[in-house]
Amino acid sequence: MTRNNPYGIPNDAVITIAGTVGVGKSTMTQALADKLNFRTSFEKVDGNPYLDKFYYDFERWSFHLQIYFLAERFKEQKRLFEYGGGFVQDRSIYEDTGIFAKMHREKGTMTPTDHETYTSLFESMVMTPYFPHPDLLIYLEGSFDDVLGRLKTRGRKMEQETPIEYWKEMYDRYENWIDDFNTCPVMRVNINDYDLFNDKSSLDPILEKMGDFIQTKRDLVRS
Ligand SMILES: Nc1ncnc2c1ncn2[C@@H]1O[C@H](COP(=O)(O)OP(=O)(O)O)[C@@H](O)[C@H]1O
Ligand SMILES: Nc1ncnc2c1ncn2[C@H]1C[C@H](O)[C@@H](COP(=O)(O)O)O1
Repeated sequence: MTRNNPYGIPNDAVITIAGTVGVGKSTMTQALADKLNFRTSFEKVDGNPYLDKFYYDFERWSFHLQIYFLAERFKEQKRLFEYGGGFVQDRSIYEDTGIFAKMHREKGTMTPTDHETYTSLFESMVMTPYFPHPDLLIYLEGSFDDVLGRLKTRGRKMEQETPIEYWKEMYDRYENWIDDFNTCPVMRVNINDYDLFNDKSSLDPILEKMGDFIQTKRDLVRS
């Protein structure tokens, strides 16, 4: 497999960045793609027809939003496949069901019927041998206070106006979810271990570790 980077990361790799809202996924996605000369796949926030409405009425819009995100992520998956990889993806498809849909179902802001419909669609589309999983999921983690600080700095109005309990619930769910996640290899990165704004070279040790992770996994598959 050819490599066009000094980190041993194959140029057809697909790397997905996971973590709670505001932790720094989009910023990391862009920084890694710049370093690796990879394409990016961002989730649709601007122009999302449901997101804003959802934050002001979870019950009314949670199902619509999940279906919308599922369709968008599936379209992106197709694009990744058509290009033959070489992508960094902002948020994994697994978080939609493992965090968001589950949380709204359990909090009563998505009906059991809607959740069942969504889950069966998700499973028939994603959890099949025909759906390629990423080579590596990078899980960004940090303290709740740091994440909240970043959410505030970013300043999306609907997120600012959402009660802090929502973000805490999500933060705790993420911590539990990642401990059990095993659909693809996971590498945890603490947000205090790099500084994208003042020292881009702080990404280098992370990139080297990513290369080792991906190589080890591919060697295992080959043997
Ligand atoms: N490494 C970093 N150091 C300091 N601030 C960061 C860093 N990464 C992201 N941020 C800031 O945190 C906020 C949320 O980042 P973002 O990448 O949009 O998070 P996410 O995509 O996980 O929601 C933004 O204001 C961004 O500029
Ligand atoms: N599946 C989802 N359900 C509800 N809300 C979601 C889902 N995926 C993303 N979101 C929200 C959370 C944020 O407000 C924006 C963008 O996420 P971010 O973590 O900032 O990239 O969409």
